Amino acid sequence: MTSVVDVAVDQNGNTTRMIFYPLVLLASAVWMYHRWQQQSRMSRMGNLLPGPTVLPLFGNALLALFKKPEQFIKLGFEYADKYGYVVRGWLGSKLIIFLANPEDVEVILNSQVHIDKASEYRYFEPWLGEGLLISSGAKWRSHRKMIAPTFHINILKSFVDVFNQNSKSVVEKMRSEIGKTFDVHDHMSGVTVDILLETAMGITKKTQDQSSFDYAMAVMKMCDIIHQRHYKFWLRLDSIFKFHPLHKTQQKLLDIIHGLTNKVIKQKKKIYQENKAKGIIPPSLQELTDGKALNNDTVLANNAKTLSDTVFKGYRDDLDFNDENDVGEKKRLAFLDLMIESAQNGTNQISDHEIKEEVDTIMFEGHDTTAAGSSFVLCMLGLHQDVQTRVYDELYQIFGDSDRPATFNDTLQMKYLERVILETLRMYPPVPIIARQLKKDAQIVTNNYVLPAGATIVIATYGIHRHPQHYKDPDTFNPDNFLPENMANRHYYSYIPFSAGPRSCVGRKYALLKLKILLSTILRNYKTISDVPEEEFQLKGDIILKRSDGFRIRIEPRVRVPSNAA
Ligand code: HEM
Repeated sequence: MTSVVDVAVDQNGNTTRMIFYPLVLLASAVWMYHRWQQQSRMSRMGNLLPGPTVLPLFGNALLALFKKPEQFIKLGFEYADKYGYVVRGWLGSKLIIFLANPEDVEVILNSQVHIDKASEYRYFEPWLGEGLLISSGAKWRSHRKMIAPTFHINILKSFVDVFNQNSKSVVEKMRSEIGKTFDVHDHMSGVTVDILLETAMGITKKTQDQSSFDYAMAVMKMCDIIHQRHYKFWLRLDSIFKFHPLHKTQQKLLDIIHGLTNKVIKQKKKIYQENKAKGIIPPSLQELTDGKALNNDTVLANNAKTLSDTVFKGYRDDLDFNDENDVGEKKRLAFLDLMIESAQNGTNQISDHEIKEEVDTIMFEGHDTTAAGSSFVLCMLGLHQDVQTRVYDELYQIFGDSDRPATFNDTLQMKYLERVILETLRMYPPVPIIARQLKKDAQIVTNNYVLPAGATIVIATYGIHRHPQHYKDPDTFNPDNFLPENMANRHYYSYIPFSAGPRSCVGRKYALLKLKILLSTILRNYKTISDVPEEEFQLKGDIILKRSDGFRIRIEPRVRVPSNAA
């Protein structure tokens, strides 16, 4: 007969078996998985690199858990101090290698092989499809070849009027902020989208309607959703994101964005065909860039180079080769017009769908980056009044007290402002990291380490730009860092705000020209003052570097006299 005690023992035994054995099984599975990970090729090679202790299953993922974007930058510097400028981390079985040594970075960025983007870029896919930013292989190569010439300096010069008109209009909008503390990023974001609508899609102020306003808003909100997917861990998983309210919002925003891009492409194609039937054919890209369609207005000498041309000459990319026939200003065509034209005249094989992807890509890349860059410049000048005075004096020398718009030639004279822009992009690079996926092993310079195929490489631009070996006092704002004598012995890859090599930013020259016109127009009209010291900037290091505390400044109307006369 079974006693009460026997039953209790039996039940306990059952419970133990039910809990204990599955636990042992789970632990063994985790251990075997860990051993398998350890022995795999990537693991063996990855674990030869310095980095924090690895936990079974999680790797180093727990170190990033519940960290806010603003904490990542600090963490990065702590690890660089502890492990040096090559640090590995494991996100589960995913190997991530952080590089902050210019020689190592050059190996990756200057290569024609390591050009594939990391899987994190996939959040852009529903919006940008296979546009230039995320595509790879043959598609990327042929589109890059087609798009780089549309950023030829001659095309950019034709945008000077658009930059001026929109800069003037943001100056007017900012008038209502006089005497207040406000977030200047809101204004910079708005004006950047307006300029892009015109230069990328040919939607002028006159032709702007409700749909272009909705589009501008949707572009800004989409950027925000993508940011959130990067730093909110759970939203990274498509299976969770699909059920999140943000997914629905994203769908609506994409309908607006793609709706307008499709509509404009259709209209432009129709107009092109109607014009063609009437014998009106716009100048081809070739004609625009080689000077055949010249209006004969401002003819510039080939040696009219800017400081940036010198700064970036170390990694000459297709943008430099494009400009060899620099001849002058001419008829304005938006990037979209140029793409339609070259598709229609048979120069390039590109479908309407692909054109849409590229226009959307330019709208994204050209918007958030320059909005952040210009906002940081205005904050830094607000903090460094002596530097702002020098910038203003330079502008006064060029423009006196006149209100005339800037010409392309004027921008060549803005040498100190250019140094200020470059220095700001050094300290606050709008794209603080770049990520690549290695398809083949890569040997770097540091300790001749071999980085295994399959690893994700994160290039820590922010860290490189604050490397004491390359910048004497890296945390001090000093535009003289870009004086020729101070640049002479610096490694080219120690300054990469626009990335470098074959996948460098195609919009670099566009961005610098636009920044000069926009910022000079604002500074000719206002003095900026910033009350928040740099130590209190709350940096948010996700895709685009921003301040989570807002880019708060005050402005005062400018009395147009040089500083020594004030
Ligand atoms: C201050 C402003 C800007 C900065 C700091 C910047 C920075 C960058 C960086 C770092 C990359 C490489 C990204 C990567 O490899 O993940 C990039 C790529 C790109 N940028 Fe910019 N950018 C700026 C403005 C612009 C503008 C104004 C445009 C267009 C109007 C533009 C268009 C592009 C495109 C299309 C790519 C992809 C190029 C390729 O992969 O071949 N960018 N940019």
